[in-house]
Amino acid sequence: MSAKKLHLAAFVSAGPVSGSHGGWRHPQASGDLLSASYYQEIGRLLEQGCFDLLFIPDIVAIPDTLGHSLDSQLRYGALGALRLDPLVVLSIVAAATKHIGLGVTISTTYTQPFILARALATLDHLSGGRAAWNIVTSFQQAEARNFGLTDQLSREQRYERADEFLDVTTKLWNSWQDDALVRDREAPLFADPDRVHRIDHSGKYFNVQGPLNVSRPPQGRPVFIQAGASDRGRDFAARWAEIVFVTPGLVDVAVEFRNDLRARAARFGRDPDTLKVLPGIAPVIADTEKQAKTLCDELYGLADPTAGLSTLSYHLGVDLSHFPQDQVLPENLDVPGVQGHYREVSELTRRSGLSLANLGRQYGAGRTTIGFTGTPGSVADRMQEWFEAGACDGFMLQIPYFPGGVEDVVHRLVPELQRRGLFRTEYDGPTLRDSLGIARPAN
Ligand SMILES: Cc1cc2nc3c(=O)[nH]c(=O)nc-3n(C[C@H](O)[C@H](O)[C@H](O)COP(=O)(O)O)c2cc1C
Repeated sequence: MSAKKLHLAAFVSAGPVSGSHGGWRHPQASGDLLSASYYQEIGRLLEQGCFDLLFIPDIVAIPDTLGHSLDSQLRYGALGALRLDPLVVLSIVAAATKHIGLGVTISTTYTQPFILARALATLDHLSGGRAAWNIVTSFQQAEARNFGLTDQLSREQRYERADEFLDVTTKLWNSWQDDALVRDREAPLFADPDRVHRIDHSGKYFNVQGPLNVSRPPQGRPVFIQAGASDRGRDFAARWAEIVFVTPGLVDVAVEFRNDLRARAARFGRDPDTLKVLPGIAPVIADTEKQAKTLCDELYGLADPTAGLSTLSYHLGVDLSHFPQDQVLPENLDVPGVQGHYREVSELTRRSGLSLANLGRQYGAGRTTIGFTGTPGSVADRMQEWFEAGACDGFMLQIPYFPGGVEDVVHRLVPELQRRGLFRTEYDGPTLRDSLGIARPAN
């Protein structure tokens, strides 16, 4: 029995693909992803399984990196083919749930601090302290072109802007003292003007007077999520993030990443335990190893190689249609996109010698982290192994199809983790910070 418990997040795309590009074509993928009840049902199920967080990724363009065309994303229902606005989706999930954390992705590059601070303070209030923000800086040319730019900001500029963005939003969330909203009918005193302050921020990217027009949220501010992989990105995560997503592929790579991040957090004067590292895994679960393998093969067959290659192209920011499809992914590519994903597929290529076309299928099928296919017992064994090796504080589960895949996780895998004392059997308190065991920041 382990005293420390795992944290579990579910990666739920508000679009066709979460864990596998074949998922939306699977017979057990029922429900209409354009309906409110679809997301509410997923939220309720995950809450039955005591999940810490339902997380929705986001991008603000349909990717066109592969062959400078939208065709591969749209035709095959790839990762970026359709994305509902995650803030709207999570608001309707909030109304149908009571405990689960609500993780929304919003880019610091394409919005303004005031708009974001207000929206997330609203979500935190209305959900009773369950809002989390996945802070992304965006890495696609197509996104820049939707916001009046011909080219993206450089990575350095994106992170510099993000640092200032976080500084401004934090000031806005602190612009109301905790006791500023009095609501005394007799006095009358709705809000105490002496306890609400302008921020008068003047910086390189933003000038914001403040205060925010929403009182301080229940969690003080939303929980910060980040997935920086570059050196600059890791420093950003170590400074700000409370949850870090990563896709390391192998356990020893995950251990190294977590140790590095914890050391960086300590250098920023933080207690490393306030930073929870959650590697992404794509569990495929069935009653027997053979059935799980069959299910995996089915998903593999449903994932079109072009769809996976299209998504890999946009993740790397490299048009992979220029390379021979029957040969391996070239080494030492200059990758303007997600370096972590490049490391992940480079490892896989070295390990298995897959041709680019097969890598596309594998990437699309969501099977780059191996060992999480099997019975609830064998998948739990592997999760326990990673956890006890110091590779993670929990996992982000990329479930292959909805809602059937969530049912497998909630009704089979979670009870197995609970039986081993590795996962909670009830929520620790009303807010996401309670679930994570992270204190509410002082004002
Ligand atoms: C699991 C995971 C989920 C991510 N989700 C998003 C997302 O929803 N939207 C987005 O723009 N970027 C997303 N990213 C990309 C990261 O935010 C980040 O930009 C990327 O890892 C590159 O980091 P770097 O600039 O430090 O190399 C995700 C990355 C990972 C590993």
